[in-house]
Amino acid sequence: MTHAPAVAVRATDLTKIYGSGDTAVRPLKRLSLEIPAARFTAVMGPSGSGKSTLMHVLAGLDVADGGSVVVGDVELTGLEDKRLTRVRRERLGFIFQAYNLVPAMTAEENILLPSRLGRTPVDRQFVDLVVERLGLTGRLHHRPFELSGGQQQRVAVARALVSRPEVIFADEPTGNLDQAAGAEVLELLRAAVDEFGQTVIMVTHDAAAAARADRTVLLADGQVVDTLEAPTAEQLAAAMIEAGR
Ligand SMILES: Nc1ncnc2c1ncn2[C@@H]1O[C@H](COP(=O)(O)OP(=O)(O)OP(=O)(O)O)[C@@H](O)[C@H]1O
Repeated sequence: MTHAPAVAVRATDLTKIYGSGDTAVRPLKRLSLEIPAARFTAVMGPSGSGKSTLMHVLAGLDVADGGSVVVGDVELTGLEDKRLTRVRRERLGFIFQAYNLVPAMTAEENILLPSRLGRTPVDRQFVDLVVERLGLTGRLHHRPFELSGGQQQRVAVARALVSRPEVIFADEPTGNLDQAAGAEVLELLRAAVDEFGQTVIMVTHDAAAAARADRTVLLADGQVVDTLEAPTAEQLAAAMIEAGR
C-alpha cells in the first residue's frame, strides 16, 4: 500500500500586495503549493516572480494579504506574535540572502544562537562536523565584519543546520560562494534531508544547484506554473526559459 507523503508546509491561495492602486505590485497571486516532508524542494523562476516573497511568507517572516500557511500541524496565519516566534525558533531554520548574523557575536555564538534561544541541547560533535565541512574551523572566534561574504553565508548555513529544525528555508544559499563551497553547502542540505529527515526548501537561480534537490517548483508571475520531479539541470534550464516567456 502506498501512502501520500506527509506535508511539511502547505500554502493555500496566498496573495501578497505591495502598494495600492495603479502602482500596486502583486508578487503572490492566489498561490497554492505543498512542500512534502523529509524532501528537498527547489524553487526557481524568473527574477521578480515572487520567490523571496513566498519564502518569507512560508517561513512566517512576512504576512500574506490573503490565504493561509500551515507548517506541520500549526496554522501560521493569524498566529499571535509570541507563538509565531516560538514556532520559528523551535521548528524552522533560515538561510537568507542578508545573512542576518548578529554583528556583536562571534561566528560560533551566531551558530549556536538558535539552540540557545530554543533551549535545545547542542550536539557538539555535530556542530564540529558541520563547521569543519563548511571550512569554518579557524573562523569561529571572528565576528561577521571580520569574515568575507562567503564565510558569513557559511556561518548562516551552519546556524540553520546545527539545531536540526524540522524545516530549513534557504534563499540562494550558494549565491555568494565559489563552486567548491557551494557544492559543500548543497551536500549538507542533502544530508539534512537524507540522514536527518529534515525538510529543505531552497530558492535558486542555478539549475545545477536545483538538480541536487528531489523536486523543483517553478514560479512565474506569482503562481506555480510547473513542478518537476528529479529533473536534470538541462531540463530545468529549458523549463526556466519556458517560464520566462
Ligand atoms: N517590500 C517591497 N515593496 C514593494 N515591492 C516589493 C517588495 N518586495 C518585493 N517587491 C516586489 O515584488 C515582486 C516579487 O519580488 P521577489 O523578491 O519575491 O521576487 P524574486 O522572484 O525573489 O526575485 P529575484 O529572483 O530577483 O530575487 C517584485 O516585483 C518586487 O519588486
